[in-house]
Amino acid sequence: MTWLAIPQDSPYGIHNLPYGVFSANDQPGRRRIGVRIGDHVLDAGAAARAVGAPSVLLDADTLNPLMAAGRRTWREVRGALTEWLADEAHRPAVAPCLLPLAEVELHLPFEVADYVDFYASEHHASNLGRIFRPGSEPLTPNWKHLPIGYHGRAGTVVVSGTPVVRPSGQRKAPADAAPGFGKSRRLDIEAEVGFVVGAPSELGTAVPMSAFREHVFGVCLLNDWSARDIQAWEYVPLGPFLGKSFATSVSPWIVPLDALEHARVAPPARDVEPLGYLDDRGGEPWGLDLAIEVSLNGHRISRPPFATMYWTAAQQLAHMTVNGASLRTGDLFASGTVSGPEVDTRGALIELTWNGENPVKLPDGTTRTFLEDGDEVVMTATAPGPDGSRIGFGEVTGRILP
Ligand SMILES: O=C(O)/C=C/C(=O)CC(=O)CC(=O)O
Ligand SMILES: [Ca+2]
Ligand SMILES: [Mg+2]
Repeated sequence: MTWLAIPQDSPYGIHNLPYGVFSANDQPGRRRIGVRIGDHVLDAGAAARAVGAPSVLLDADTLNPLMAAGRRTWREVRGALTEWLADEAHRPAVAPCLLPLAEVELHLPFEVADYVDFYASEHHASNLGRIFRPGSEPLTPNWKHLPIGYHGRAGTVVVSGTPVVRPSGQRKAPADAAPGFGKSRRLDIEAEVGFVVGAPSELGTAVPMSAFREHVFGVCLLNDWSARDIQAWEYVPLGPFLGKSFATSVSPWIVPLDALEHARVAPPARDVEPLGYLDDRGGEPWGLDLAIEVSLNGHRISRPPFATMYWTAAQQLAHMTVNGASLRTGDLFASGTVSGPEVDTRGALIELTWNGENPVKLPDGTTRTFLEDGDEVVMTATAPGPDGSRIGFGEVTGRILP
């Protein structure tokens, strides 16, 4: 319990305490670390100073120094924040460090080092295989042996709310004789979950699944905007490039991994035995029961269930370092599009509309195959917390500009 008056069922209660970076009018332009509690943001550096605690990691303009400090420090800081917000004795010092959420501007909370995107939903991969490669097996022969991924563009990861300019590029439909150039006509979304690396690893040393908690600081929501016409023409043989590098949006709140203990579930049964470094049977399962919702112009179009993902983030971390590639503080790896087995749980329009064949109907009477200029996409998620509570992820939003 916190001394702050917040609704009993708030997904931003004392068990969550996600981290972000904000600025506010009391100190214009100054970016500070904030911790969300209810509909307030705690100025974490100011609170540390007010209670006489060490404040250096919290007095930063990004989360990177705290993320780099490692798990022991993460636990200490989280413990301290919990105490400041729970213990009535701290109230006089800490209460003045709270700002209403409505009065702050939220920024990209960490400096992104490398960005990797995986392809871990069997439903999504099968659907896209059928759409992009009709006549072939939907899943490629490697799919159940390794978590497929690609390196994306870290510098174009943007915070929720940043408008997305419709990209231009080369497009060629199968029936066209030659490619043409122009604005993407098949602009899409991908509902994903992002994992944020805190503690780095050494070059030449693999990070096993058992070290997942030592390296992963927290979790956010991610929208991997995708221009399907650009992608379909460019992707063979090296994979996604300009069709996905123009913008990737993340939610402003990083939920600490420790807040997700009650969300952990066993991943789905695998029908191919994984190689040793990916074999999580008998280990700690890292499936996560996140309920995601995707809305288009205020209307819910999908509810992707993260618990259905075939590959877990721990397997992805192990795979991405098994060749000795090192981790850097600020590395971001995305789960891949989250799609469940039912039509209304698919995480991308290309699947929801089956490549435009079955448009989605909106309450205003219009329909969508892909995104139109002015459209706004909002993704949210919650996960189970302790004692029946919910853990909220905030939202990742973006509006399409021409
Ligand atoms: O099947 C393909 O050729 C490509 C699929 C994707 O769009 C890649 C991707 O971003 C992976 C994902 O989000 O699951
Ligand atoms: Ca993706
Ligand atoms: Mg992208």
